[in-house]
Amino acid sequence: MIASLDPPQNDKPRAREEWPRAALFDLDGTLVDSAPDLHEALNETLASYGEPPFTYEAVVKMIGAGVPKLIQRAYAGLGKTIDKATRDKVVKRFLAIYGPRATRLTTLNPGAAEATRALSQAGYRLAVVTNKNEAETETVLGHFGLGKLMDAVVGGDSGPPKKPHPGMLLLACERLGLSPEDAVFIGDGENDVEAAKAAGMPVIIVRGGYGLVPTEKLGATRVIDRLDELPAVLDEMAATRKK
Ligand SMILES: O=C(O)COP(=O)(O)O
Ligand SMILES: [Mg+2]
Repeated sequence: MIASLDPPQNDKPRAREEWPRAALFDLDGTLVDSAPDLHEALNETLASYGEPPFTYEAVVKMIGAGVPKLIQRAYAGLGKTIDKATRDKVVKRFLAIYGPRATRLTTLNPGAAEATRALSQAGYRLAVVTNKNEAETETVLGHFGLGKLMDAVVGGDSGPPKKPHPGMLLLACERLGLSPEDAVFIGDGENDVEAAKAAGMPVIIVRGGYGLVPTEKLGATRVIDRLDELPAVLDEMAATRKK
């Protein structure tokens, strides 16, 4: 009782000791709806090479594996194969177009601010693990005020191979000083499910994200409709695990 009279030392909540200690988040299609900016930047890039545009719906299915794959998929959609040197050149142009405008049409997904704030307050360590490059990831997180809540940010160019490889999730855990068994991953696509399974952590999928595979077919541990369901769903998962 006496301890509760002590003033708090700072406003950072005490880290959770019990499972799960960390919530790792995918970015595109999970925390943010970035497809409108990715769509416009892709079409602008293609137009600069004299190529025709894609519809929004077509581009949504191409997102989730990082920019080089986005470019490769776009050219495949045009019926063209490109060599690595050409792809690298197009990736560079895409990033020059997308970078400065990464938050023009992008919005926070419903419940993202509430869920991340609630989990941070409850002592969860939070991280973002995205196939997007670190620079653009920091821009987007900063714009929506999420950067300050994150204890680690791992992007597609941070070192390890991109998801579905588990390396980026493992690096995030290492940076948090935790083991993969302490964490849960929250994402939207097939690469997220595969990476989490390979890293040995449960994966929650938020409906309405990007990619080709329908949500129910992904093989996720849990599926939710909105991110603000997360605190309750994590409590439930923790209680089931104890049994
Ligand atoms: O850049 C992408 O294609 C998607 O990135 P994500 O890993 O945040 O979904
Ligand atoms: Mg995603």
